[in-house]
Amino acid sequence: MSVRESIASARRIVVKIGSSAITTLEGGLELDRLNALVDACEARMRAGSDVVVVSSGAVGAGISPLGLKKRPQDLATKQAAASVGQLAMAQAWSTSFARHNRVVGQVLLTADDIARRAQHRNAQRTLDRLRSLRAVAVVNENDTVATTELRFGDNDRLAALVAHLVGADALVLLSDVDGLYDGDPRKGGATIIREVAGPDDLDGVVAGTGGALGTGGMASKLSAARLAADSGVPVLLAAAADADSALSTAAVGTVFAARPGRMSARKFWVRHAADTNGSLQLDDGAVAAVVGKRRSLLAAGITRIEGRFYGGDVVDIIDKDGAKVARGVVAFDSSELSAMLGRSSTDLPAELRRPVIHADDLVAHLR
Ligand SMILES: Nc1ncnc2c1ncn2[C@@H]1O[C@H](COP(=O)(O)OP(=O)(O)O)[C@@H](O)[C@H]1O
Ligand SMILES: N[C@@H](CCC(=O)OP(=O)(O)O)C(=O)O
Repeated sequence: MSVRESIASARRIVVKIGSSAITTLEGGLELDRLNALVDACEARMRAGSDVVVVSSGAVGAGISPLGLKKRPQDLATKQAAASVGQLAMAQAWSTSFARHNRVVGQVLLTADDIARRAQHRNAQRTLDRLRSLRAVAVVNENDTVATTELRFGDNDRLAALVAHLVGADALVLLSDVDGLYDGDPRKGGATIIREVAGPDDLDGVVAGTGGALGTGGMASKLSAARLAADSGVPVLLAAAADADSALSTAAVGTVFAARPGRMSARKFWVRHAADTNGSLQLDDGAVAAVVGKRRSLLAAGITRIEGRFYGGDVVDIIDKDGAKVARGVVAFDSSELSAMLGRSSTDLPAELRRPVIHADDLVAHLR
């Protein structure tokens, strides 16, 4: 099956709508465009798929109601605009889906919710229950509480994380551009790329900044597409104006092929979502065993530990030059581990003779 066929026939899809698709430069919502997007999502649901919407646009939708002249730059005003805009936007999604007798549930998430396993599971349950009750989840970042360092940075990444969270078979990113170009299309002379089979197809591609309404630009879409594809979810990047085709035949835009085999939920969480609480530095032999041969990490290969962590926390694994090479769930507290460094299993008391990080809990970084 081609990548486009797999997206066209996906049972469950996450559709991410960029600010540029539903807000105006003056700072309000484009209701006609939002209605058209809702119609395309509804058609896909009638054809038998589950659809989860990730909608940007809260900041954009709050600009004009607050009497602001342009998109705010400082965090506090952005958050104020988002709190006003989110209300208007959720109302607009709800009113629009009501035309099809469809109920909408608003789900606001922060990076912290995805990073902490309990919140992660809770969000998963809520989204699942909304689906079983035939309601459409409309997700956005919880802009009013997210602080600078807590922000996802952009909703493309949020959408990729949500795609994994809900077990989606495809992610559709709808923007104001009709696909990925090899350079910024606003500068002219750029050529559209129809299919990205793997990282090599991105060599030489220049991903520029976003438009006046958007946040992350093409760079954030590319990293989100890679994140999703790497976890086994194929991605379609297309213009919101082509939503009908994007959500039916997937015959428009750029597709990103998924790496075969879905990464387990635990490994995905370790790699992309969890905060790390410290790091373990390894000698070359241990790096080769852990990253190259996917073996469990033993205390003998650890040369240094940093940070304070507890068994069950996620830590970074760094090589002797300090480069991050992997992440994993550590089995010991940092206080226990400091006495075990460099010691072979036979030197350790019986109760400590287990891997510091089990191979199943270890994820090497992407190249
Ligand atoms: N290589 C590229 N290919 C396609 N679009 C690009 C590229 N580089 C920069 N862009 C710009 O990225 C913009 C989309 O990003 P953004 O404004 O953040 O959208 P959204 O609001 O949908 O998230 C497009 O309008 C486009 O001009
Ligand atoms: N949470 C923000 C979204 C920020 C964002 O990522 O915007 P975009 O680049 O348009 O997807 C909002 O609703 O305004």
